[in-house]
Amino acid sequence: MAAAAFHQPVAAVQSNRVLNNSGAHYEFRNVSMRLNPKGSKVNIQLSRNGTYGSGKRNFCLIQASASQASVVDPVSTPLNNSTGESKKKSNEAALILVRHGESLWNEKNLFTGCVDVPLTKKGVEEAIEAGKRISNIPVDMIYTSALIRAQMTAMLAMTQHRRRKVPIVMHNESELAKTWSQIFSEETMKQSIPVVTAWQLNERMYGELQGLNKQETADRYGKEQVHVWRRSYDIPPPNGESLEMCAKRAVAYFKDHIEPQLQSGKNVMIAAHGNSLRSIIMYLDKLTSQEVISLELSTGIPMLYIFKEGKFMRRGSPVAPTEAGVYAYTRNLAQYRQKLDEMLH
Ligand SMILES: O=C(O)[C@H](O)COP(=O)(O)O
Repeated sequence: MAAAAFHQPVAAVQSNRVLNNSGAHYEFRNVSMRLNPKGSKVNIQLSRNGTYGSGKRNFCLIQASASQASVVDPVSTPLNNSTGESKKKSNEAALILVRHGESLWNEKNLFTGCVDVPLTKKGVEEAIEAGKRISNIPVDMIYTSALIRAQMTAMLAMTQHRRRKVPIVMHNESELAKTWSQIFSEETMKQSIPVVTAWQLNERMYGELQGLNKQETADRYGKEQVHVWRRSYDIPPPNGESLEMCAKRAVAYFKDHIEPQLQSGKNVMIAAHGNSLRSIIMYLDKLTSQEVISLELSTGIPMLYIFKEGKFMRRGSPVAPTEAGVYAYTRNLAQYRQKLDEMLH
């Protein structure tokens, strides 16, 4: 059933067709978005290069490439005026979520939380790869956490974007910072993408586990205990934040600051963290506190939502929120899950 929708590889896949294929998990690799000349509709173009799996755990791998699909370059559509700015009248907006690429402490298997650690070389590559996958989707606003690994990911991803707009970090921490970072050219402003950094999108604070090795912690306190700290919804690690606590600030920020941008038709990218994004996805997909436990996010894999008429519609994620599973199924994630399983059993 899921495969049926993707048997039309080049045609625009209508949102409800994708969503109606219950039971399917799928990952989007590259999606192109085009506003039609009247600016009233967004077409998402996907093409399929393979499906596998059966029964409840049916995965579709979707890959669109310039050679396969009629990928529309938004830069060259008639919509665009001389400044490259799209005149979008549609009330639809795209929301891209991406977990930062691998950090130096992910590599060392250390609890990181709010410690501000940069990306590894692999993380840099993952961020660039993420950028390639979303390079055709116009981005109007970027939100990142206050942490460098999310900011690096957003910036590196944008180096791949076809529009070549310049992401510019907003400095609103003081009046002076605001004044000193002003831009005095309207034209230059149009070629820029504001990047808003917010601590509320930070990774959940891991308390006294920060800096500890995950394996050594499991050996010391027991696998079950560590699993509770890492994946329960409302039990915090010692002096840290539970997912519930993290969700409180991340989702409030999303509702207060990001949703209004989407409502006004702006396409938004959020580069953040495993747990701040899990809590935002929990809100978007109305997952229960039980369902969110089995949600794992891979590093550097963008996920796409369409915001339309006040509702969020998933793209490149499981169709049914009741399905336990992953939103971005990759080899990396499979390895990660395997390690986790080995650690816990
Ligand atoms: O903070 C960390 O250590 C990781 O980014 C997320 O860790 P987790 O998989 O234990 O939630």
